[in-house]
Amino acid sequence: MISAHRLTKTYGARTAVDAIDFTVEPGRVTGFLGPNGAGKSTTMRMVLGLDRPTSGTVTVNGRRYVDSPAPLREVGALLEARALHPGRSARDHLRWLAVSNGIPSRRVGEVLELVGLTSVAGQRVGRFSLGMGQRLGIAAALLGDPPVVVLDEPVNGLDPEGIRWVRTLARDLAAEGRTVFVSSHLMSEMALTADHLVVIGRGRVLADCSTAEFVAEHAASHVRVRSPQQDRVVTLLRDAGLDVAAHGGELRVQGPDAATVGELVGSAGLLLHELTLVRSSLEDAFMTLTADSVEYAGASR
Ligand SMILES: Nc1ncnc2c1ncn2[C@@H]1O[C@H](COP(=O)(O)OP(=O)(O)OP(=O)(O)O)[C@@H](O)[C@H]1O
Repeated sequence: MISAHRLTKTYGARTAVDAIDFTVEPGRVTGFLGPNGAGKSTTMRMVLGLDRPTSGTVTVNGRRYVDSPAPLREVGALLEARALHPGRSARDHLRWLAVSNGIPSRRVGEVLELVGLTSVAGQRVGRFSLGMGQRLGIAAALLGDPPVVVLDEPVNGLDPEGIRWVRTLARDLAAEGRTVFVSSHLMSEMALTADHLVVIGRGRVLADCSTAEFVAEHAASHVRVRSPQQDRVVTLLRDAGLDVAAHGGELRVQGPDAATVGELVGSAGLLLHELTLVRSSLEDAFMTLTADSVEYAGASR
């Protein structure tokens, strides 16, 4: 489990992470979401002891990462901009990591297999594509068979097959009982991967809830109705106390589910040509939630 308590990081006058509290529980994937510059990488670096908190604490399984006697066996991490020796092969890179962390070298073959790099294990990593580099980073993260896995933007630069692979891997690791903490700026991707979400903007926690709760609360919905007797339907629904707006040939009814609207219209003997529950996309919900905390917003908004 990862536990942050009033975790804060300032760089000069800029507060990158502002007294945040959150926990990342084992057995589920926790998505760490926020727009660019929200403080995700800074937070993850503090989890891993690569940055010192200005104040507050963050612990992994009850102690600071730097106090762990065998960090790679405790926490596996994929960070952005991973420094690799370009002339080294993937296998040698992992062997070097294993040896320097007291991990048996047979584990190298296992993780290469796990991430699908066995056939290119002898190639120099300097020639790896972005996706292969990400897979190698994930192999390194899993080398110590750690109970806690931290992945910073693991799907960046991956093709759809690679994205699906990371999603399945994260879910499998969580199903094995591990603590899995994955950052992303893509709401729709996280909705498919994460069981729980911690959303941050400008260094503050904006939401900390299950993905299902987030969807129910933030992805607004309405019922789209088309009828050749539109005016009568509008009157009927308004008389029933519903919020109805006409948009050209369609009606948007806020609030109720499609069944409620259908039953009202049907019991009045009116005709329906369409009755659809429309959810606004999660990406829209995320943009709305974080709108005030986007650091570099496009001028066209
Ligand atoms: N070493 C540093 N010195 C000064 N400012 C920094 C440093 N590292 C991060 N920041 C600032 O802290 C804020 C949070 O950055 P961080 O990289 O943690 O965000 P992020 O959510 O990971 O964003 P991204 O998705 O763009 O990586 C930003 O405003 C960034 O400019």
